[in-house]
Amino acid sequence: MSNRNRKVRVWGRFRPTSNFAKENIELLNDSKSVSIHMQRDPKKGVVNNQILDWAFKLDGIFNNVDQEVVYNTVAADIVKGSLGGYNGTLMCYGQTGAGKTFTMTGATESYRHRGLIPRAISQLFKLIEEKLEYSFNVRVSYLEIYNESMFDLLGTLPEASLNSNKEPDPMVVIENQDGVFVKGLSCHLAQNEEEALDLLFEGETSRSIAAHQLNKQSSRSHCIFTIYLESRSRTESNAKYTVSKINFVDLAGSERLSKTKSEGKTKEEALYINKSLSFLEQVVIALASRNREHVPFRQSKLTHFLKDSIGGNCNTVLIANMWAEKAQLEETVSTLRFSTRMMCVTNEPCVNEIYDPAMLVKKLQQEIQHLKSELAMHDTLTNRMSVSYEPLSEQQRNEIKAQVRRFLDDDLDRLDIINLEQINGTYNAFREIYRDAEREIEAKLKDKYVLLSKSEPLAVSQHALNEPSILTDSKKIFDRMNKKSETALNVQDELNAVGELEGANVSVGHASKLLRAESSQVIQLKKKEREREKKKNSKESLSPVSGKPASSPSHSAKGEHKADSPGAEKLESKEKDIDVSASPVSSADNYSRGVDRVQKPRLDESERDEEDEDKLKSKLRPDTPPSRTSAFEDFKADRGSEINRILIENKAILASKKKEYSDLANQINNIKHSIDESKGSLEQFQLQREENGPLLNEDGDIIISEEEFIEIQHLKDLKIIYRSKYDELHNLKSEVIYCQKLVDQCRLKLIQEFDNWYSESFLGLNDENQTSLNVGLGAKLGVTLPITSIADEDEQEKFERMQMEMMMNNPESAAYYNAKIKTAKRKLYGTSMKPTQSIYLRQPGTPTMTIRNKPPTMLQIQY
Ligand SMILES: Nc1ncnc2c1ncn2[C@@H]1O[C@H](COP(=O)(O)OP(=O)(O)OP(=O)(O)O)[C@@H](O)[C@H]1O
Repeated sequence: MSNRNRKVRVWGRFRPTSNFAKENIELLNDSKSVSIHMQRDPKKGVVNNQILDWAFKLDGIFNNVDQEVVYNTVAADIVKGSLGGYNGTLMCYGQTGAGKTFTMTGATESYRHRGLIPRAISQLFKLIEEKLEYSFNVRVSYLEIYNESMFDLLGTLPEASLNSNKEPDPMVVIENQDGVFVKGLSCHLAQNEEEALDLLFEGETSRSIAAHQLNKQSSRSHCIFTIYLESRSRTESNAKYTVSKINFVDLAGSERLSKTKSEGKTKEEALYINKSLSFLEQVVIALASRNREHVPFRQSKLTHFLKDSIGGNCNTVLIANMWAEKAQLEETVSTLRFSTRMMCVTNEPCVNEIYDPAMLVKKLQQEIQHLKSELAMHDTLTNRMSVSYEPLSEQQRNEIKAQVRRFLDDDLDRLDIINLEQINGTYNAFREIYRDAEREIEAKLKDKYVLLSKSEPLAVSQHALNEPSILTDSKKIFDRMNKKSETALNVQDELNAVGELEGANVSVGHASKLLRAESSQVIQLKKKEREREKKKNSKESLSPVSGKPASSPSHSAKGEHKADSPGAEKLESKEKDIDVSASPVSSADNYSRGVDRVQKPRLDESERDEEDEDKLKSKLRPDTPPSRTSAFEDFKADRGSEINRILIENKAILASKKKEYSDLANQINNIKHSIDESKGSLEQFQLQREENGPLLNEDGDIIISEEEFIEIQHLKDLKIIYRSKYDELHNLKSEVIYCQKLVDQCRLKLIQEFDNWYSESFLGLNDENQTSLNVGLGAKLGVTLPITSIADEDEQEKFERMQMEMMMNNPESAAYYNAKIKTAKRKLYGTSMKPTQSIYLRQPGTPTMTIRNKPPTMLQIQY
């Protein structure tokens, strides 16, 4: 049990009588205990279980004790506590005539015999006068509960009957967070002791009048006189104040119905009384029980009203009034039994503090003002005079935003922040600018592009194919804005995804990253292609060099798969672009299919148009076509410039790889030489030993010199390096083969494009089957040359390629292949190249064999 918990305190008080049943009632010396011996009631028969001996112990027993002693013992502390905010209840319980009213109210005609209420009033006002630092508000009410109806014993007063012309609402017991109250019960202000006593007496008067009118005996009703107290500090402007109340409860007589022998109205009254006291007893029993589940407070008006007095937050005292005559023994035992039960009830007294909202606001405002003053003083002392703690104005917010913008534009190195409001304002400005930028980016993107959802990859890829420039343009925007908002990132992700798709297409056929063009370069290439197509379409004339309209079958690399929808056409065009720029393999394949298509019968409208075009072209064709060699140079400079550029780039990469390979092979050869030398030295050491006779140790092992040992170690190291370099050479070989393959494919593509263009521009239909592939460049000479020779592979390149092929297959066969290369070189000069040499040598920038044809790299790896 906590310290706050407090049991209901119970005192017994015997009414003075000259017939005190001494033989039945024994008061023990501790002034708390009483023993009662009862004689068997012959009326209850021979067999009965009547308990005859009782022993009770209360908090105190008053017998022939003065009113003042009783008050000081049971009430004085409760009254004192009420000024501190504690509720109190004093109850008198007992049979009719036992002295309840005498104890509670006293003999009103005798000051000396005044009861608890007038004494409490007197003490209360005395204490109030002593507590000058507090202001008190005292009000009183007087309630009578008769036959489960409530009456206001002060309802007759003028202030209570202001609305007397109106039928008063029936009173009801209500309970809220502040406690239990009777709605409709008048509450009267008492400025002093006299006014409070006046109210008490007024209620007593009403009670006696009612007693005469309603019941012949005054003990038929429960009467509750309540003093309400409100306490506020005069010294502190505190929002908190305390309220308390003291209930003085004069209960109706508790005697049993049978004892009253009442009939009619009296019997009805007795039934009500018994019922309400019975409910009170049930409540007390429930509260005293540890396993209680429900306390039936609401069963009667009395118990409901006493809810916060019994088992609530109240200091409660019960005075058990008893009549110590032999005839009243049963009632005395009954009263004592109820009293001991009441002693088991526990209350939790506490201060009733109330917070006045208006006062609280006022107090907080004062506190804010006080803190502001302190802060201002602090700022003054620390020379922070310009600091303001008021919310920012619109103008100030705009100034902060402008400052943040300058900061973001690098016009300002630092932001001057001197208080919390400015910090918040700065962050808000950042947020606004951030959101503005987000909106701006989105608007620009929406204005220029169709934004697609990443969740629809097909749409994204199709759109990417239709709009390749979206990647580069969007990147520019993002770079410019230098923003990384979530939305922007999402969009950028989408664009990156587009780029990846495009990149994936581009990479088909040239997986080597060495040869892969930058995406922007690819896009630029495509742009140029498109521009050229546009220019070409706009031109009416069909210049042999500038080519033919885009609708030409020979340019429709995938003409036979031409789709119906415009989007599909674009897609097809895109694929063609990509193939041309980046995939020699697929381009060649597509090209061949395009050639097949040219040879098919032309049936549809567009093909008939193309036929007309061809007729027109044939009219414009020169009579004498230029040589393939000079035309090829023209083609490389204009129409085939992009393919030629790629070919040159590829060749440069290939040359670099070959150079790498050659250097590595030289290193390996040198290592091989070193190994041979080392082996020779070791053989010398061995010969020397054999000549001198071997030196043996005790175990019979040969002893070698330190020089020979060092030479053996050196040979081991050389072999390790040799193997490592050899592995490296092997890897490099794979790269060179791949690069060579790409150069060949690129070269083939260039030749095919050239043949196509040459045939359309200079040859008739009968000549269309003559290509550089079957007639060679310079077909008039009738020499069929290898493709590589025709296209762009000079003698030095051819030699190097053969050398590489040889070394890759078997480095040990270097000597053999060196000889083969020499023979091939001579043959090339002597036969194939001679007829075309003059043409090639005339071309500016064409290298000569004297300059570029170096002796073959020595490769004599044998180990
Ligand atoms: N301690 C006492 N000293 C002197 N007289 C007493 C004392 N107790 C009771 N009396 C007297 O006994 C009579 C009955 O007392 P009282 O009316 O107070 O009983 P009661 O219990 O209030 O009865 P009821 O229930 O009818 O109101 C009164 O005349 C009262 O003066």
